[in-house]
Order: sequence, then C-alpha cells, then structure tokens
Amino acid sequence: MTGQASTQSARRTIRRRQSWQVAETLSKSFTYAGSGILYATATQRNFRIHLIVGTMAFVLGACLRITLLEMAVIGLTVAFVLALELINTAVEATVDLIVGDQYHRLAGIAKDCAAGAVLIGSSAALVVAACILLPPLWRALF
Ligand SMILES: Nc1ncnc2c1ncn2[C@@H]1O[C@H](COP(=O)(O)OP(=O)(O)OP(=O)(O)O)[C@@H](O)[C@H]1O
Repeated sequence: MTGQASTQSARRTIRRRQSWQVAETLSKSFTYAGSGILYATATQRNFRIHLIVGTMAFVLGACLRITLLEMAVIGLTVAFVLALELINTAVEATVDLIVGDQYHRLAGIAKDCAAGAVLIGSSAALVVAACILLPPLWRALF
C-alpha cells in the first residue's frame, strides 16, 4: 500500500469510528436501507403518494401492453422520484438534528432546495408518464 493510500484508509477508519454503529456485513447494510424505506413509508405522506402513483403507472402500463423498454423507463422514473423523496427526508432529519426547532435561514434553504429537487423530479416523471401512457390510453378509449 502506498503512503497516500494508507493515509486515505486511516482517514476513512477514523470517520467510520465516529458513527454510533457501523454495518459490518452486506446483509446488515440492506437491513438498514430497508429500515430507511420503511421509515419514509410510515412517516412521509408524499413518499406514500409517489409509491401509489408509481404502482398505478405500472399497472396502467401493463394493462395497455406498453413495451418492455417503456416499462423500464417508467420503472427508472418512479425509482428516481422515490430516491429523491428519501434524500429529502434525510436532509430534513439532518437539518432538524442540527438546529432542532430553532429558526435558521440556512436550515430553511437546505429544506427548500431538497423539496425543490423532489418537485422537479416528480414534474419530470409526470411528463414522462404522460408521453408513454397517454397515446395508448387514448387509442384504447377512443
Ligand atoms: N429550522 C428551520 N429554519 C428555517 N426554516 C425552516 C426550518 N424548518 C423548516 N423551515 C421552513 O419550513 C418549511 C417546511 O418545513 P418541513 O420540515 O415541514 O419540510 P417540508 O419540506 O414541508 O416537509 P415534507 O417534505 O415532509 O412535506 C421548509 O421548507 C423551510 O422553508
């Protein structure tokens, strides 16, 4: 190991030790990630709405027999929005951990920007879903 690599490794070890608990195994990492998703589902109304709308888009796509590629695009789009919601939740929790119920302009900016990212992502998802689902839906109805 070169000197630079061992310094980087030592720094990483020091950073990890500052964590209350470290996931030692891959299965534990998955368990913690699952806990985050469950927490967001239980506590975040917007996350639940995106989950329901995403599932509806899948079901509608299957009923309209869209192509596998179109299904993959919808899947990626839904995953993108849900991931943004999780990051938004993480930002909110981190900000609240740092400032609690104190007002701070930067705390507001952090939360507003995270919420803005979700808004941009979900608006784009709506456009993507409309482009893929509306034409076959129109043909099926009229
Ligand atoms: N500590 C704070 N200091 C300054 N402004 C804050 C603070 N906490 C919240 N705010 C402002 O209030 C808004 C709403 O805060 P909240 O914590 O409910 O986030 P949210 O994005 O509305 O939550 P959710 O995504 O769950 O709907 C934030 O976007 C921010 O503008």
